[in-house]
Amino acid sequence: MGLNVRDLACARGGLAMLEGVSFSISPGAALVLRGPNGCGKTTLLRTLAGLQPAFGGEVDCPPEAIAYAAHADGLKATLSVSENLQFWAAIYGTRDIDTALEQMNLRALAGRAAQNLSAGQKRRLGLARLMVTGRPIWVLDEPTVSLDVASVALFGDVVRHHLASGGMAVIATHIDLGLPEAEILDLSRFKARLPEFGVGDFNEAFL
Ligand SMILES: Nc1ncnc2c1ncn2[C@@H]1O[C@H](COP(=O)(O)OP(=O)(O)OP(=O)(O)O)[C@@H](O)[C@H]1O
Repeated sequence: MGLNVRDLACARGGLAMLEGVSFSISPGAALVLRGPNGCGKTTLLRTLAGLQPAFGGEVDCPPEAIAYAAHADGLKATLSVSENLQFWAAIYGTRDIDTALEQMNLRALAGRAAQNLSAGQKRRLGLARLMVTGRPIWVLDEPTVSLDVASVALFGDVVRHHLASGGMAVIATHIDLGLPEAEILDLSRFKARLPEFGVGDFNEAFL
């Protein structure tokens, strides 16, 4: 099972954003999405994750194969680090939270409430959630925001381990994650042609 995207078109706020996006990922492979701010990376990831319908084209993979990590970490503020992971493990029907605690360097913080974590620690916990989903396709939107250099390297290792065990990843990022094996897709090439009527230079600045 892989992720196959054919001729995908995505819209945001009712405006066409991307069109003609096609790619395939097989088990063990990663795709890094690049492109300037506002070009539609988040829009594409949300469409892959099933949070918004495609405007056209196809995403061929079962929705339950995907784990999505958005800009927001989705943590339960009053639950501890362990309790957050146990909560997500229960949602996804898995059991092991120890690997995630260990690999995301959260063991020493296991008993601390999520609301009392630093920004980077919250991000590590948000990413640790991916590991307890048991899902093969990780769809990640700027996963390294707030992470220090050591944590970026830690996360790179986690992604590599996921790929080595047959997982897949689609990652929007502006930084080098240290995944030389990943393919790069620049989304600027897929910018949807704007309707001629009513969209001049002024309006385009907001698209
Ligand atoms: N809820 C919304 N309604 C209307 N337009 C939106 C909405 N959310 C985002 N947009 C617009 O859609 C376009 C694409 O946004 P998107 O978040 O997909 O870009 P991005 O490539 O992920 O950017 P960045 O690198 O800054 O994260 C932007 O021009 C943005 O202003």
